[in-house]
Amino acid sequence: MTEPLLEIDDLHVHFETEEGTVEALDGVSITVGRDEVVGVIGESGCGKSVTALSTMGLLQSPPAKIERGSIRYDGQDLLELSKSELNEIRGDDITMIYQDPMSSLNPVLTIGKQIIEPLLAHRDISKSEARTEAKRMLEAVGLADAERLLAEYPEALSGGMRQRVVIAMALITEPDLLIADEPTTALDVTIQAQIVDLLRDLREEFGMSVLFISHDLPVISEIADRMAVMYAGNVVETCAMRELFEAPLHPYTRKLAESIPKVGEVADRLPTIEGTVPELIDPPQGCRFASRCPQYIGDVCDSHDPELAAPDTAATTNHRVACHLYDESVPSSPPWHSRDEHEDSIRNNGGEEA
Ligand SMILES: Nc1ncnc2c1ncn2[C@@H]1O[C@H](COP(=O)(O)OP(=O)(O)OP(=O)(O)O)[C@@H](O)[C@H]1O
Repeated sequence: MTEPLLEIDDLHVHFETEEGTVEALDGVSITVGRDEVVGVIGESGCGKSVTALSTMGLLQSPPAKIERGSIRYDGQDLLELSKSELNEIRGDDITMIYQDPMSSLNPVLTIGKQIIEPLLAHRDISKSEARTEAKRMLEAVGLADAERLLAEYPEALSGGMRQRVVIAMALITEPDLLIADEPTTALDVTIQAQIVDLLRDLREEFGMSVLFISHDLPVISEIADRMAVMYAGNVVETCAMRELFEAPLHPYTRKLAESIPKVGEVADRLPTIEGTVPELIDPPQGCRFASRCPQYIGDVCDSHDPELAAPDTAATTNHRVACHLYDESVPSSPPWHSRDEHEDSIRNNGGEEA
């Protein structure tokens, strides 16, 4: 990893709802180095967007409350900044692209007005200089006839073009950190691939760091250098992209890696992960993946929350996993058994664990 630019450390976020407190983030730590692309992957409801919105200072409070933790950007804790200090960074040094391009575009304003606005807000330049810059950026994201586009309204554009405009808006201030939250999910597959290629090229061209959020491992694998795998409000594994495919450690990561279709495989025969992400109101004690884990090793999984730590087996020092399988202090008797075997062994021993 390069020198850290963004360091999210032990972030705990709760939402107060009528049904109870949703413990959405339970000590999330993710670091993004300079010029590095970190992919964040996990099923729906794992806390990817809440992590992104916390970093942007865009969580609505109430109901959201940051209980604990820090988000350091270039050495300063964003959670300690005043609103105006945060506004100077947000939209300039750190920008974000959302899943649905229409949610970032105002339908009643021209593309020109919308793309120029962040520049005028953050730079001391004239309108005509901003306009020239806007045209340059529209061309950089692969949009032809930029002059005409500046006068168009969003509804005149296709979904792929809109997302290119949104990317241009996010990059026009040449941010050091781009947060992309499912930027291709709303697009069809061909356009998805084009947008990922574009982001990869722009990242090289502008030399920025990217936090790239997706629930789609093939998409993320096209762009990320390193991965953070999230499950039910925790980061359960971080490693280089290559290691995620070659040596995934956490049982959840292994399931995700297995779920990628091999060439020629029929999509409907893909392995799926049985069960669902647990409720985050009064979540289970111990490992939140225990009830679905094929390598469940017993009470320790239900009673102790595994720490994200370097396992002995890691090929590089940057590999971290939160699983008791890799914790030497946990008394265990390999080979590991599955949850079914574990329950069988309890039954066969008259309720006593074998
Ligand atoms: N405003 C809110 N009020 C209550 N709970 C919320 C709120 N926003 C998010 N949550 C909860 O926080 C948890 C994390 O949600 P989040 O949107 O970050 O998941 P995600 O991984 O981004 O999912 P997706 O891929 O579907 O966007 C979920 O349990 C979600 O229900």
